[in-house]
Amino acid sequence: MTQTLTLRRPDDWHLHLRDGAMLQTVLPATTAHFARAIIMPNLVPPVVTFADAKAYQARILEACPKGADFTPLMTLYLTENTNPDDVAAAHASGLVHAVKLYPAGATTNSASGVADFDKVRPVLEKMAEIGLPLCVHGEVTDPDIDIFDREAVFIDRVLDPIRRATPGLRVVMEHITTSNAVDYARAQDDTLGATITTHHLVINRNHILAGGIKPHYYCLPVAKREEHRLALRGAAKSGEGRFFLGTDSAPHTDANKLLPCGCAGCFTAPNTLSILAQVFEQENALERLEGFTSLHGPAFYGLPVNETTITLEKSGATYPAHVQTPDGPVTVFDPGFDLEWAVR
Ligand SMILES: NC(=O)N[C@@H](CC(=O)O)C(=O)O
Ligand SMILES: [Zn+2]
Ligand SMILES: [Zn+2]
Repeated sequence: MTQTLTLRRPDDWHLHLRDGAMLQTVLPATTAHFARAIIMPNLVPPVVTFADAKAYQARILEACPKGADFTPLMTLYLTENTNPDDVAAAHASGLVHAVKLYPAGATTNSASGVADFDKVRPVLEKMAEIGLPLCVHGEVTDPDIDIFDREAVFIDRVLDPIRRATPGLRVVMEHITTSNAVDYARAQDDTLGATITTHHLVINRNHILAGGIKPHYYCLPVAKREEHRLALRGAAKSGEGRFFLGTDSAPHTDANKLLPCGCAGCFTAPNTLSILAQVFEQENALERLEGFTSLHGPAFYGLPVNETTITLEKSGATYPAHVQTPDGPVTVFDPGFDLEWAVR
């Protein structure tokens, strides 16, 4: 008999949907499996104000496939000019569920991010007061810091000081990639959560660089040494509520990935659940998958868990190598092994 696995319907706590034709193309891969997603605001121009978020939400809902039951959880892109009252109004409306901090220059479309952290102090204080989480891209941008150390240095130099200066601020360390981040998260109270991506559970830096450069494995934060990948697997399968899934599915056209200076991002939405089931099975922790994909995130964000379910069966899974956009193909993340678990 085919083995099956039924989970409460998952949510994705870190997702890039982009806009326009790309949004139309990639959204169905998420709505097929996920009930909700935290929608990253790094469009060009970014989603900064409550009004921007309302307009972007409307475009996402418009692009949803017919019959899809999907709720985009909107976020605001924190800038040095963000108005605390606008943030509070966005939160009170129920439409905006987090504010995203990009250190200026840290990643794709982060030019409008924060350089001077003192300038955003009033916003962070307002967020602590109203209980609105801050999602953090945790890498320093100092050119003197080695790219493989940027997350660990950020924790010491930026994240911990912000949290100490703003008691009660709820923070999500996004897409953690190091044992340093796992250890830091474990040492904190329940105001701190951390998302883990699918791809960082699968690849280490050798996958990007050994035997030829693999642009489709290049993302930020960049994958680290094997010991860090194993620490992330340990965290994801631990059952600890502070760790939950944020795929960071980040589509870019192949034309933009395969350049002398290619974009960062892995497109994992189509096969994430198949990969995760396999990873958790490899770890003898299939019974912990539901916590990671469907329970811990809602608890952190103060939202109810989904009442519907999805079923995976171990019958072999297929997925397209690319999805087609008017601007050319977008390559789907290749985990490097055949996928056994298919979403029914
Ligand atoms: N993760 C990535 O490599 N890229 C993301 C940005 C981000 O999440 O840092 C993107 O928007 O493409
Ligand atoms: Zn990021
Ligand atoms: Zn991201």
